[in-house]
Amino acid sequence: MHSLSAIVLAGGKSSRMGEDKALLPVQGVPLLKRVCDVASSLCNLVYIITPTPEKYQHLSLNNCQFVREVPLSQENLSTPTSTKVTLPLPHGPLVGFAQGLAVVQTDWVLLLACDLPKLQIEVLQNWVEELENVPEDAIAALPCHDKGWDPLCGFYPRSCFPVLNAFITQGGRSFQSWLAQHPVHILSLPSTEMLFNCNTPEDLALVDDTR
Ligand SMILES: Nc1nc2c(ncn2[C@@H]2O[C@H](COP(=O)(O)OP(=O)(O)OP(=O)(O)O)[C@@H](O)[C@H]2O)c(=O)[nH]1
Ligand SMILES: [Mg+2]
Repeated sequence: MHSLSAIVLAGGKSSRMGEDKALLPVQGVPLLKRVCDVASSLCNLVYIITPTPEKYQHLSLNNCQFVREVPLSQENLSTPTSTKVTLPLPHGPLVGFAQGLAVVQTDWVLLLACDLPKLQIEVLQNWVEELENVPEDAIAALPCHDKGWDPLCGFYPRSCFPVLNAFITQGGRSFQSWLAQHPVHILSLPSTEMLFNCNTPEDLALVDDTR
């Protein structure tokens, strides 16, 4: 059995939602806490990657450790050395993930967005078992939907860090572009419902009947 930890991303702009969605309650429980509770039922350790841990410290989160996301410095960017550049936050989920993966100690990591209110523990558990069958050269094991891979609800081996870091250093910021360059193992998805993510107030109203 592989060792497994989780990374939960909580660092976007929530621009479509208009306020920090990580803190918005669904059926009384803030989205970030819902996702972290699911992750901690599967993994001993959950890393929350965010530039602002202080915003979430009041949520009673079990088995969770905050990793403060930092701006990308010049060394990590493919810019001429004469140009002084620091990429400001947020720099997107791929870079957030890479900063989290840098501290992971387990063979595999479950990566989750913070805006997934319909995660199903049984499906995730089946996927964990499926990791035994993933070919060694795969950089990820992910569900697929009609628009491509869902990179923010799936698994990555810690060994993908060097290729991820190289992609980012060359200026890559897109999960889909990175995934397209390497073998990815497909995870079977009984229903796309569990990939539903809350991006807008209308999405939130669909999953929270108190609104
Ligand atoms: N740590 C980290 N997480 C991010 C970053 N950008 C997006 N995320 C997370 O990635 C997940 C999916 O992002 P989106 O659903 O697009 O959320 P968003 O970027 O906050 O929202 P929009 O501004 O409306 O696109 C969410 O869990 C976000 O918190 C980032 O720069 N750093
Ligand atoms: Mg989303």
